[in-house]
Amino acid sequence: MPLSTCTTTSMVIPHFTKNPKIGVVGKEEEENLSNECKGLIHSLPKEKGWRTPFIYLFQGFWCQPKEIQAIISFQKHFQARDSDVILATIPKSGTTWIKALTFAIMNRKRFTTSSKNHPLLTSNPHDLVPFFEYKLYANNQIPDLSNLPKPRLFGTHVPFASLQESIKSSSCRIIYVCRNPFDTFISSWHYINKVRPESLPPFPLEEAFNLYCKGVVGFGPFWEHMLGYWKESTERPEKVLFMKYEDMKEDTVSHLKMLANFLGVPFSIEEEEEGMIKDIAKLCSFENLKDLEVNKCGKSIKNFENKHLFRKGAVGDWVNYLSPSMVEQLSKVIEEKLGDSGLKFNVFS
Ligand SMILES: Nc1ncnc2c1ncn2[C@@H]1O[C@H](COP(=O)(O)OS(=O)(=O)O)[C@@H](OP(=O)(O)O)[C@H]1O
Repeated sequence: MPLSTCTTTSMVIPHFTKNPKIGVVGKEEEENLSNECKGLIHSLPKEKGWRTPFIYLFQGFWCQPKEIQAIISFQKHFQARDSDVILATIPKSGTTWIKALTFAIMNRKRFTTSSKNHPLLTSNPHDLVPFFEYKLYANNQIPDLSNLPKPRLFGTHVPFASLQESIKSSSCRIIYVCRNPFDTFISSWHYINKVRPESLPPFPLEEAFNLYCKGVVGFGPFWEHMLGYWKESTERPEKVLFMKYEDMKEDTVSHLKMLANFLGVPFSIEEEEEGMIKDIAKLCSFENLKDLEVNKCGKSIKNFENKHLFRKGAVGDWVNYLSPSMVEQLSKVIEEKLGDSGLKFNVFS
């Protein structure tokens, strides 16, 4: 589709209403929720949401009502297979990228990087590697995943502790991508302001920052999300591969090799000599994906435009937004929560 025909999609504007029992709630928040889920949500601790009126503390992490319903369904119905691959992240830490890279590695025999038919040229990575909570189990669906070809690739933002039990007990593999909290915060803040309903004013940076430092962000606290997968990757390195966005940016080729080895499909010497690893890195690069028509105009997740998934794709952009006192505050949180874990970040480009 030529750029000029790319239509602007309208935002869904929620209706806010006064409910005597629970205060101001967005009607949109409760649409399509089962009575059981509504009851549960009303019993959970809540805080101001970044995009929706409230965000709720469910199984120790913060999320929105629709996500909670989908996650409960995922926990009830999903059955992992040993050959499955699960791509896990907290939002805005490299999800789209790791989905593209893993899809390209796993399907490199079917689709060469030079193929005009490569699915990454016409589909957003979120369509090729579906989320449990936004796609497969969203909107009261219980999908039949039994006929999907092996290996099945799935994505999730759900913390390790809340993954469906068979994911933890089977031999399926998990890849976790972690991004430094400074850039993840800035990326989340920009994104939320792009997708917030037009009826709401922009979300002030300071307000978002204070919530983030308290752990109140989708699927957060961020430190608990990271620690859950970090701990598992140190105890079971054959089960969980822990990768860092900044390191992947610095040396994508080495990380592609690491990924392929972990997935049990190492690159051969011939593939390396042919330049295949570099070609995959290029195909999945921010610069390449961002300019594809599907990523400029499409929508992969209901109500969210793909173009907002591609902003700067850089390390260290936070320096343009955070004041010295904010840097001090977030550094303290990171030190306090992650200091003993051995998990460290490279925060500058
Ligand atoms: N291919 C590729 N390479 C490197 N970086 C990339 C890529 N694709 C997306 N991005 C950047 O990742 C940020 C979006 O994060 P996620 O993909 O995790 O978003 S989401 O959770 O799936 O909504 C967002 O980061 P910021 O630019 O800092 O906002 C994107 O620009």
